[in-house]
Parts: sequence; C-alpha cells; structure tokens
Amino acid sequence: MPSNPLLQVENVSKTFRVHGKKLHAVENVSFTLEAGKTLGIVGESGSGKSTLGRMVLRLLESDKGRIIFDGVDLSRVKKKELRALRQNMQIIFQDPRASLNPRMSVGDAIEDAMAIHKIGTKASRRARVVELLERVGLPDEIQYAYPHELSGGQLQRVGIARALSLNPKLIICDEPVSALDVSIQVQVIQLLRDLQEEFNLTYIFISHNLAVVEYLSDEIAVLYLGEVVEQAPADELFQAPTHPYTQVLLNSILKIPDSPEQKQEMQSIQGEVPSPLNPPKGCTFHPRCPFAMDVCKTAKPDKKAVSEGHYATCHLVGRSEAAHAN
Ligand SMILES: Nc1ncnc2c1ncn2[C@@H]1O[C@H](COP(=O)(O)OP(=O)(O)OP(=O)(O)O)[C@@H](O)[C@H]1O
Repeated sequence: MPSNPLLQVENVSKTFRVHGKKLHAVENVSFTLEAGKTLGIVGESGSGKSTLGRMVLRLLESDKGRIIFDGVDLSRVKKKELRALRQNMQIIFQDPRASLNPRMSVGDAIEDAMAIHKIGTKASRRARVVELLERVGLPDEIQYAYPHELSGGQLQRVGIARALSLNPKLIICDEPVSALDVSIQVQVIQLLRDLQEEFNLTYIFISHNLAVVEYLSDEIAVLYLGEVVEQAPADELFQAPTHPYTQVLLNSILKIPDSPEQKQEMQSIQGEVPSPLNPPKGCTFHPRCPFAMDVCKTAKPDKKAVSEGHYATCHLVGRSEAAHAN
C-alpha cells in the first residue's frame, strides 16, 4: 500500500439510464496511484475505461464512491475550486484534432490553455510555447500551423505540449496512440515515458491493447463490463495472468499468426462482449470463459488475492483447477 498516494479511487460506480434500463458502466472500481507511476487500464470497447477516466477528472459525476486527489476529496470540492484542481489533472485524447479548435493556430491553442489558468504574461507564455514544442519534438514554426496542416502524430505531440503547459501532476492518457501508425505509436509512448521521468508525471494510461500499456505501466487493471477483473503489477500480470479474460487478451497479443489456422486459434475467444444492459448472471465473463464451472453461472465471484498486490475476481482463484487456466 503506497504511503502517500497522489490518487485514491474508492468503490466508484457509474450507471447510465438507457431506454429506461440501468446500464452499469463502471462498478465498484478501486485503486491507488503513487506520484510518478503509471496505472494501465485495459479492456475491450464499452468496458468503462473512458467513463472511469472522466470520473477521475470529475468531468462526470460518480454515483457513489470517493476520489481523493492530492489529499482532496473531489466529491466535496465546489465547482469553482475545481478549476484550480483541473490544472493539476490533464487529459490527452485519442483524437487530438477533436480537442483542438480548427480556427486557432496550435501555438495559440497551447497559449490559450495557460491564459485560461492565468499562468504567466503574454510574452512568457509565448516563450513557453516554443520551449514546450521543442520538448515534444516539434519545430518552432509549427506554432503558426493550424490543426488540419499537421499529421496525427504531430497533433498528438501538440496535445501533449498543451497538457504539459499547465504543469499537471496527473495526466489521463485516453487511448493516446490508438489512431496512430505503429511506428509513430512507439515514438509517442517513448516521449510520454521521457516526460514522465523528467517531470515526475503520474499517468493513467487507457488502452484496449495490453501490448501498448505494457511498456509504460507499473500496474495494470483489466476491466470487463465495468468491473476490474484483475489487477497486478505489470510484470506479474504478464508473467502470471490469472483471470481467464486476461489470459485471452494476452494470447491475442503475444501470438503473431503465420497461418490462417493459427489466426483461427488466436481469435478463439468465444462470443461477443455481452450487452451491458443485460449482463450475464454470476460471473459476467462466464459465457465466454473456457474454464467456466457451474458456480460461475450463478454466483458472482469476489475479489481474491492471488499474491501481494495481485487480485483477480474469479472462482478459480485458490482452487486446484486454477492451474489449468494458467
Ligand atoms: N453518456 C452515456 N449515456 C449512456 N451510456 C453511456 C454513456 N457513456 C458511456 N455509456 C456506456 O457505458 C459503457 C462504458 O462506456 P465507455 O465509453 O466508458 O467504455 P470504453 O471502455 O471507454 O469504450 P471505448 O474504448 O469504445 O471508448 C458503454 O456500454 C457505453 O455505451
């Protein structure tokens, strides 16, 4: 247990009403994150990753639970005080184009972020824009360019520069490389890692791809239908995945198919993600689980400790059958 975590998320849930039914987008999620560390959050589309990220920033109110950032309980903070806190908590999106004003040059967009938070003078902000662009690997003259003139990778670097301009403590990276070519993905991830070291940044790194979070994450939480099904230090999650869902996710990234037969095998995860409006009873993963037992169809598994700091929500944990799943 970290002695002085920057972020504590305790039993946070969010339900949406859709067609008169309750949709549990995030359910009872808890984690702690120390300054300078990265928590990777992984799960398929619709598993609740973005909803969780938006609740941490209080862009979305949680139904229950507590989020404590830098010692402050966010649920008790008045809207007015949130602005000051927001300076310390930034987000980088999958599509930086969508978060940049198309009629503003990128230099103005970065400066604007600082102006909103009343940081520095016009002249000092302008000097900082140049410094930040250089730090994220972009030439000075790009400050005069407009978003449509830049590539996806350049735009993501601008998004990172804009987030950095506010000297945040925490950055939520919401699928920041998913829309980029693989070679550019590697460069952006390397940049994020360098910046983390330099500025002691704390990251929540959201991705549907375990391979992408591996390099940056100290700890990884795997989400399935809004619930954390496994959480562990990154090395351990890769070496000893315990939840069958994590195992399936890992299998799909580690095997590079050489033949159509292998491809068939690689994609052998059964079925589709069930509708969150009508989740399966018992363990929500049981209809797709290769190791499902009778109990899985009726009883929801509790969170169980696999080892220190490693948890999985699965009936197999602690049973002799677990050996077969590994
Ligand atoms: N404003 C909303 N109103 C109703 N349902 C919503 C809303 N926002 C999210 N949801 C639902 O909540 C669930 C979780 O969505 P969320 O976007 O957090 O998942 P995600 O893991 O980030 O998915 P993706 O990778 O596709 O962005 C989904 O079933 C989604 O349809």
